[in-house]
Amino acid sequence: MPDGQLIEFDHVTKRFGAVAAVSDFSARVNPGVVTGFLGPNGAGKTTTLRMLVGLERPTIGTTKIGGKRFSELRDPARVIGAMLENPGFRARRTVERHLIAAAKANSIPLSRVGELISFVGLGDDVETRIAALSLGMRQRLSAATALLGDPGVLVLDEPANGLDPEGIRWMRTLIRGLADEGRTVLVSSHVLSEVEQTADAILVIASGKLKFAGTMEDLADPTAGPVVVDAADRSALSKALRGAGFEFEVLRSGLTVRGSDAATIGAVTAGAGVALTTLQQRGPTLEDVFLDLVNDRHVRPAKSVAGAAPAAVAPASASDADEPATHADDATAALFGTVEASERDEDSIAETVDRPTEPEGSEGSEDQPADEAEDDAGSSPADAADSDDANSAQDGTAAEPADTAEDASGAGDTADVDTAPREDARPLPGIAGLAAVASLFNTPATASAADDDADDAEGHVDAEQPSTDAIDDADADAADADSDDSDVTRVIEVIPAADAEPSASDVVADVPLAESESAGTLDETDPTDEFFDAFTGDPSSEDDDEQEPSSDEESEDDDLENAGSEGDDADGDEHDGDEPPHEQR
Ligand SMILES: Nc1ncnc2c1ncn2[C@@H]1O[C@H](COP(=O)(O)OP(=O)(O)OP(=O)(O)O)[C@@H](O)[C@H]1O
Repeated sequence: MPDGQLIEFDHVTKRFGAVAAVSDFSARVNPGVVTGFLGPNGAGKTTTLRMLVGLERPTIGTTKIGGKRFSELRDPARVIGAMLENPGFRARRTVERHLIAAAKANSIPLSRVGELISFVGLGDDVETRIAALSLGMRQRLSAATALLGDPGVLVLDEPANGLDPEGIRWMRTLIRGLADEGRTVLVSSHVLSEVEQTADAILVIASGKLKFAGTMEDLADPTAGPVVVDAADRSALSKALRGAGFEFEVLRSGLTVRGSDAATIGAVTAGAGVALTTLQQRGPTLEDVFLDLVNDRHVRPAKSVAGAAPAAVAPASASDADEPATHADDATAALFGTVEASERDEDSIAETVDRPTEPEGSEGSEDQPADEAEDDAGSSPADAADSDDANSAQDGTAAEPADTAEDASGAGDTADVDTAPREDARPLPGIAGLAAVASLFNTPATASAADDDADDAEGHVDAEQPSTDAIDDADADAADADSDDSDVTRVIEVIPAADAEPSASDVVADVPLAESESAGTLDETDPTDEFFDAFTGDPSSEDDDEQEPSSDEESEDDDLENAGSEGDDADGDEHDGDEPPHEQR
């Protein structure tokens, strides 16, 4: 079981020019609980989370995961996974290829790709281009990517966005399960009711400032609401309350007194000899409390609870902001930027990636086209068992992943999907019995060279593979390659990679979208593309069906490689130099 890690925000401020997106934000988020991160639109939630995962550098202050800054994490994908807004998906890339690229970039066994696809309920969309995915399906893909490294810390930014009710329930179950396993789970939302459903602890942020840190119970203190009191003789009751200095509203249900409690009101009215017909302490609605908090009408001191202890963290030094970005850049590069896959590599992987519905022995057939492999997977018993779910998914109704996985498990051919030796067998994230994805959590946190070799033998890509292979080996089809799909290392959606490499599978996968598909769903102004472009500094790399691929992919690669190390201060951040890149808004 991966260890949950303490998340610490230590007097974090982030300014974008004149805009203080986050101001002196300090909080702790503990493992083993779901911590809701609640705030209205523009409150600073996303910026805070992006700082945590190294996408933004605090102007002042520090963020740490298990006592380390993101930039200090040796293997960040195995420590923290994130679903953030605008995940930087490549619109023309397929579901499977996206996850393959993510796995490759992070030296994660490719067996996890198929497992996670099944786990998140995208088993029928392996070959679907991301452009053709619904928002909810993209959220599921985001979740799969975040879980790829089996991290002990999960950061989820508005994870319910776009999900249908079934998907929301699935997401809630996943979130709860991840926390129950001891992981640290920080979930942002601007919807109070959503946080209310899942969170144990809560941080409320508004205008970039922490407004509350505590438990849900603390937030909705039942004694903090009004007292409703009534009597047959309302006149006498009113007189008694006024005499005691209370103000009240007269409602049909009675007199509503704020700022006191039932015991006090009862004593006052008893002392005045008024016989009450109603004496009721009403708790405030969470909605009321939240609105009061964010509007500074109801300020509770942020206190240390399961998740948050702002007072317990030492003030951060302003000099933190001046720290060279080498650490962050190195870490980002390690996570996203150093894997360079050749065409041959990616082709091979595309064909041999484990699918939970495929017997282990069926993988690795180099002669088997990816499509055939997909067909085979689709005809497996588990898929047959899931045919109803599959149909519903095709109809736009997401299949219940848990059911799917359980069915797959029941089919008897999925629990052994990854029979490669593992050091231990970890349970699935939050949903007991999902044996089909058990191997997801089996990989040691640090892969040895021997492991890497083994991965390669299975069709996995060596993270150190020279990128020039892809260029040198490109055949004539490479001319059709989608330049946008070249970023095989831009894989974990929360942090676009610095490096990129065209691959043959890019070429293979770049068959034109069906008319309806391209016309209906491929959004050339997809914000994820803008996100990508903000990182690369190369707007010409937009996914664009109309756009001819660059004939000079090598130079594009150079651009992509350089992009990750270039400061990007287009937003006017106050710190300078090695600012990690971030999206433009
Ligand atoms: N890259 C940027 N450049 C300039 N301003 C930014 C940038 N990113 C965020 N901001 C600003 O910082 C503030 C906080 O934005 P942020 O996205 O963090 O809020 P949020 O709570 O996540 O909002 P939402 O719920 O709408 O996603 C906003 O005023 C936003 O416009």
